[in-house]
Amino acid sequence: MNSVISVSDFYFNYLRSDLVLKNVNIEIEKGSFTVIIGPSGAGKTTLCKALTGIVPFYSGGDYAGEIKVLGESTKGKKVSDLAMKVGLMLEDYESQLVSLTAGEEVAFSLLNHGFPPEEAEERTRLALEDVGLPGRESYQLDELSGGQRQRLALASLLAVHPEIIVLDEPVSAMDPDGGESLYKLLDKIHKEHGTTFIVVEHRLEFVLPYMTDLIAVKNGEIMAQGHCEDVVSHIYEDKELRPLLPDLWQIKCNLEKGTAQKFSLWRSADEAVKELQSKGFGRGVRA
Ligand SMILES: Nc1ncnc2c1ncn2[C@@H]1O[C@H](COP(=O)(O)OP(=O)(O)OP(=O)(O)O)[C@@H](O)[C@H]1O
Repeated sequence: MNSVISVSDFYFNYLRSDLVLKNVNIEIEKGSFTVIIGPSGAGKTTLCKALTGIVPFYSGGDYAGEIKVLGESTKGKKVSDLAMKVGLMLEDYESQLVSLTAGEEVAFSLLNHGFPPEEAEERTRLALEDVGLPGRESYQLDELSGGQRQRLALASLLAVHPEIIVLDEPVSAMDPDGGESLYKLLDKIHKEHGTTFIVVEHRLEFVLPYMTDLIAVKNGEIMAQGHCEDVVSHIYEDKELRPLLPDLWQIKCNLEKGTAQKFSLWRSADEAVKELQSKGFGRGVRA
């Protein structure tokens, strides 16, 4: 496998916490759209921070093991240098916005990374276009809606052209339309730029059409990881993780157990209905 991130025997606790990550071994495949799932408090956010060097090198705490990003250990790297390779947007993305205008916001991280002003300006223009905010350079942040500010935070990550982008619950504050449209945008970037995406998401219906890989975390341990096709039935067997799977995939696993037949990993209700009808299930069921 061509991995962009590899985590080996990683353990971590915050300054005043028990072990939050235990014996974590993960490979993130280049170009994958990897979704992290797990119950509340399982360690998903901590894992995202570990993949970007914030944990433990900025947060403090104790750790063992190693994380390599694009072949290099995160140890001894500045978080800002790592951000050139792996961008992170946390759930409280508003706290990552520091400027007065949209243009300044995107340019800020570029100038900080040492890009010359003319290049920063051009990259800012293109990144704002990419996220559907073309020409909004001079807009004050409070002239943008919540969803637009979130796209702006994403533009600041994209402008640096990192190979990997990590997003912690990027649509948690959005209505279903906003969530769907943000994930459509991520899918477009994924396809056009070949960026590797790692996303924590509770509402898997948003990522159902796009996700290629799954990582399931429970009590700080990795319970399953790999291509969706290979891990879904394993995740289904865990009673605590099962409800975190998309409804369609729970139905598929349930049917497979009940009928001893195999079904594809449906990406939409239409696909499910077509396959079920072709196998003689539920006469009269319509898509
Ligand atoms: N800064 C911190 N100091 C001490 N303990 C922390 C800190 N941040 C998180 N924790 C603890 O680490 C554990 C994992 O938290 P984390 O936020 O990574 O889980 P999560 O799976 O993202 O949860 P959620 O789905 O609720 O966001 C929890 O027990 C939490 O209380």
